[in-house]
This record gives sequence, C-alpha cells and structure tokens, in this order.
Amino acid sequence: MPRFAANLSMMFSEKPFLERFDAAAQAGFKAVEFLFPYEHPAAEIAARLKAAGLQQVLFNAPPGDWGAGERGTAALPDRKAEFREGFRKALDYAAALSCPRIHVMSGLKPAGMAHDTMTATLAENLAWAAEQAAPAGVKCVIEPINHRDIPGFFLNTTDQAAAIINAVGPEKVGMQFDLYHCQITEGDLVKRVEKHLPLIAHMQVADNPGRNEPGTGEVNWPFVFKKIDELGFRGWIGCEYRPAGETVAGLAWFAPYK
Ligand SMILES: O=C(O)C(=O)[C@H](O)CO
Ligand SMILES: [Mg+2]
Repeated sequence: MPRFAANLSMMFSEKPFLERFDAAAQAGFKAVEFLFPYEHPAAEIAARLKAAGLQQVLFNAPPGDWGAGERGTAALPDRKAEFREGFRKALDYAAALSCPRIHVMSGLKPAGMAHDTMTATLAENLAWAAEQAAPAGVKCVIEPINHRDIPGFFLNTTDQAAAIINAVGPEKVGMQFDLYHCQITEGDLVKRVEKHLPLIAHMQVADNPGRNEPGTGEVNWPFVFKKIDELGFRGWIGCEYRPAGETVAGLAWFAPYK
C-alpha cells in the first residue's frame, strides 16, 4: 500500500506550524515532511515528532533568499560556498530529526548562464553533498519543477534529473518525483514513474489544476496510486498540496491508505 506523509508547510495551515505535527498524527499520518525547519530549533521539532509518534521523511536545504524569489543555489556557480554552508546546516537538522532525505533545489537560471555550466555545478555540489550526507544515512534528492509554479527554474523534466543523477551516481543522489509537476510538464504519469523507478527516492502529490488534494482535479489517483504500488515503489509520497478547504475535511481520499 502507498505510504503518505503530510506536508506541514501546506497542510494543517489552520494551525501554527508546531501544532501541525499533532494534527497530522490525529488525522492518521505516520510521517511528515515540510519545506524548511530553520525558523525553529531542531530540538523543538524533534520533540513534536516524538510526542506525536511521527517520522520526519524529508525537508529542504536552505534555498538562498526565498523571500526575494530565490529557489535554491545548487546549480549556481557563484554560490558554491553558500550552498555548502546551507547544506551543513540541513545535515545538522537531519541528524536531530532522524530524517533520511534532504531536497536540494537547483535554483533559477540566470540570464545568459550556460546550461552546461549549471549542470556541471549541480553535479559537483551534489557529489560533495552526498559525501557529507552518506555517513549520516541521508540521501540528497533533486526535483524537476514545472515552469508555471516556478518560472525559470533550472530543473524541469524527469529525464533532465535522471541524467544528472546517473552522472553523479544513483547511490548518492535520488529523484524527488513530484507527480503534480510531472502532470503539468510531461504527463503520462505511470509510464514516467515506471521509467525512472530505480532513481526515485521520494514522491509528492497534488492534483491539477489548482494544486489541491487528490480528487479535486484531472488525475485518476486511485489508478495511479495502485500502479505506483504495483511497480514496487516503497518510499514515501508527500502530500504537498494546498487543501481546497479545511485540511481534515479534504482527507476522504486518504481513508483507504491509513
Ligand atoms: O515546489 C515543490 O514541489 C517542492 O517540492 C519544493 O520543495 C518547494 O518549491
Ligand atoms: Mg514538490
């Protein structure tokens, strides 16, 4: 059966962040993910996880200046030192939260920057990060993101991500396969999951259009989830969606998977 993790950056936003852990557990989730933990001490988040009996399965490395529109630094040649400093901080949090996956965002493509330069920078940074992460049992993941949600993002397709992962080494870095982005950019969800399955270390889901919960848009999710399970994916699927209404009221889709 597919295993779903609540995304606490998007779900349960009716409550303050630290109260969302308990709310997720009460709704039947066994695991959570979120974008960024850095506003809260790691020990505070670890305590919330423990009290709620939850597992932390993913969060993001620092993305540069998010408020100013930055979306990662891993593919930016002039930001290597900052990327490394941020990744070390992420690793400290991962250790405190016993979290096995860190999402590393590549960033926006600067005007005039050569694509190959960015690919090489991303590969070099990922190889470095994997070396730091391996002793802690942590794997870095990269995620292709659609151009509508993040215009100008460097990493867009599952084939592009697969090429970088294969160049660095699939044992070192994995794919964060977000079904929502894939539906917008590429479609053909089941065939693409099948193609990249050996590289996929984490998945995420939202329906399209709207990025709301499964069942609110165009995708036949019971079919897709059944196929993902039959294909043998045993990792976590993060519910990275904005509930259309109140979070718990929109969880009918989740009932068969608790
Ligand atoms: O946007 C997404 O799909 C993500 O998973 C990132 O972590 C945040 O942009
Ligand atoms: Mg995602």
